[in-house]
Amino acid sequence: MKEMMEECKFFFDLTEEEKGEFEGKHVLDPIRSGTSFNASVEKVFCWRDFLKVFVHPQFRSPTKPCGFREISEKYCKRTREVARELLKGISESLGLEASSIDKTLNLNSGLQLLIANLYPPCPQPDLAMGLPPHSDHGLLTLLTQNGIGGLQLQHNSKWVNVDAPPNSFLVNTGDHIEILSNGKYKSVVHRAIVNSKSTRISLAIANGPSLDTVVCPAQELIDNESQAPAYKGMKYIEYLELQQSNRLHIKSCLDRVRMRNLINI
Ligand SMILES: O=C(O)CCC(=O)C(=O)O
Ligand SMILES: [Fe+2]
Repeated sequence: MKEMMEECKFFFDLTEEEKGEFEGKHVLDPIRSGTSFNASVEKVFCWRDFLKVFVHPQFRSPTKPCGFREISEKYCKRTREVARELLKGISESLGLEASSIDKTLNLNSGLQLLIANLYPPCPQPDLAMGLPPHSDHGLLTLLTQNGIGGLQLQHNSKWVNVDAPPNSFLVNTGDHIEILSNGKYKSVVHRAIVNSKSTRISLAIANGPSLDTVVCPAQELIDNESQAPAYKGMKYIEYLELQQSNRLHIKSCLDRVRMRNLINI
């Protein structure tokens, strides 16, 4: 974990020219580095630089810094195992077989993304945002940070600071767990604030279904509990494209697949 965080720091320390090599434009570019979230649709930019790398089903890595490939390959493999174990527990907690989510969402070829975020000190932190309120796509995101706080979770309409112990993972539930569980699990709304003193680095490993999987509420949950599906099915790849082509805003993407309540007339 420590080595991975160091490699992320080394990446952000590269010259603009070196990082420019990875300046991808499209959500499906396997290696993408840039500023804010989606500068082409935002009026106000986030106080953030990022690196996003597709690390599964095909492993990719920037060529610099030189240790990045080896360390990130190990780190991503192990975190993927942790996520898959946790998803077995979540399957069981929903009354499904332990392997149900793994099988239904084709996790053998599931998408895993490494997202490193850099939030430099900001002279006016009250006027800026590192990342605006949002929920993550995918199933589970494993988050770590370089010892500097800044992550907040929305709980009962209030923002709660996350004081994560050193060397710990914070596990965030993503939109596709909410969809699959037909709303039994909710994806967590979170944001990153900035500070005027220290550089913050966070590392998010997002674990999702395979890109061509259509994610919809699990059939067993609908059958067993005679519950109407609360979300429409959508291919994971289409969901990613939808989220990336818009401004990052709370659960605006999930709202696009949510069934509207039918009003009896
Ligand atoms: O910086 C953080 O703690 C949050 C990062 C995050 O939410 C993300 O990368 O999706
Ligand atoms: Fe996030």
